[in-house]
Amino acid sequence: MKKPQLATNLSENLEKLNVNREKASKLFADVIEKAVKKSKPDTPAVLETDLDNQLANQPAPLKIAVLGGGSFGTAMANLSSKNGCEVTLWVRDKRSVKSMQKTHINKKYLPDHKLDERLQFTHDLQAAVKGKDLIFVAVPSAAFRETLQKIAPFISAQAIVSLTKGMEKDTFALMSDVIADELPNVAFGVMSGPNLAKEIMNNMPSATVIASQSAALRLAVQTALHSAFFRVFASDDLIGVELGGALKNIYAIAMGMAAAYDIGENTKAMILTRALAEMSRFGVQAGANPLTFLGLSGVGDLYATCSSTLSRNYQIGNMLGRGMSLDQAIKKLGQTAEGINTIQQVNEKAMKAGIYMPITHALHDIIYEDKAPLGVALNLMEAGFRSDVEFVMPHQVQPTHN
Ligand SMILES: NC(=O)C1=CN([C@@H]2O[C@H](COP(=O)(O)OP(=O)(O)OC[C@H]3O[C@@H](n4cnc5c(N)ncnc54)[C@H](OP(=O)(O)O)[C@@H]3O)[C@@H](O)[C@H]2O)C=CC1
Ligand SMILES: O=C(CO)COP(=O)(O)O
Repeated sequence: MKKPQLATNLSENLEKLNVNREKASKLFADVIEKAVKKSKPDTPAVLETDLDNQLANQPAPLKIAVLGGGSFGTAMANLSSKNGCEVTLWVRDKRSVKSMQKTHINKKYLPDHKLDERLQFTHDLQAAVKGKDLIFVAVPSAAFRETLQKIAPFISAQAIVSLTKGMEKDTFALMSDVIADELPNVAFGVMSGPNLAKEIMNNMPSATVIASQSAALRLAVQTALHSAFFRVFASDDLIGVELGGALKNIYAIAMGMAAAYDIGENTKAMILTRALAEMSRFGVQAGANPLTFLGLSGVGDLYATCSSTLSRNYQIGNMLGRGMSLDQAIKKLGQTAEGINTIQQVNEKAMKAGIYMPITHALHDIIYEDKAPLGVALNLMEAGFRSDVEFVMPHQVQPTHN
């Protein structure tokens, strides 16, 4: 069928817009970079005046270790090094370390980016963490506990910040629980937000949240990372911020899968919003403040991860939606997709605790019980009457029409 002229023009314009969008964002990033370089040649690009004052009073640059040389650990190490901190990136693979020392490029995870010249690399954990002020841990959740156990003998006054967005397999522990278990006397925090590593490496303006009970730790992380490209907001709701980052991966898989069926914008909006309802419902049961889910680490990260093909969780969902098996999709991805484990953990926990999580249960049925996606989606649509935002109007079971 011939498309009407108006629709053709519109779709052509949209295509052009999409092609130009990436160029435009890069242009925006370049403009900011030039402005920052012009105004402050050798100082960290910090926007907030009070933070500027803090930095001026800082006797020496912060000493930082970043553990984990994947895309996110590398991006954060690079950012803090560009911000004037003394940063060492710990990578487990000796050969990768040698190559990074020589080229300042992380060939495996971020091959298109030259890293800050001042950034140091090591595969020696003790050398990485000893005498540092802050340790950012950016290894996958499956390696988190073993990494902390290895650094425990070298920890004295360092503070630990988890960048990992997952849950420990079988124990349902969040990374903050693992830190409290393994390093009980250490100040800690979690950082989470809409932070696709490749966009950050391209200097596309982004923001995140540092959550900690320690005000000094929150300020240290803001000082280390806050820049003209990257705003760091603060929170003291550790559980809410951490759960936002972990749970949204489930829904990014669901959205990636749904996208394989060419869903419309109404459907995307419904999935996203009902996902947020599930996340906040689960969060409140775990002790989080429901309002935290309206922040960057909640709806912000949910939106970024559910909309971007850069998200590895979205990619896994999309491959599954296109008919690949889970094993094939994991192999093809070759990077971390925390959501695969998180679905299992949250599904089990929600069943045990009686928390209503229909999207998570549906996804679990498709991925782990081999149920047909369309049948499962239809069942979801036929669920009974519920209230929209249950914190506004609590859900009550209504009589259903037969
Ligand atoms: N990428 C992103 O945009 C963001 C990621 N995150 C979170 O950060 C965490 C890490 O993700 P990301 O950097 O993307 O992951 P990647 O898949 O890019 O890299 C994983 C890194 O962890 C290393 N690693 C794997 N297993 C171990 C182990 N047992 N001991 C030590 N190192 C290990 C890998 O080493 P090797 O190459 O040798 O296997 C690799 O350097 C995840 O929880 C993710 O959710 C958070 C925000 C954004
Ligand atoms: O957490 C992320 C963005 O905020 C990255 O998501 P993925 O792990 O799905 O790539």
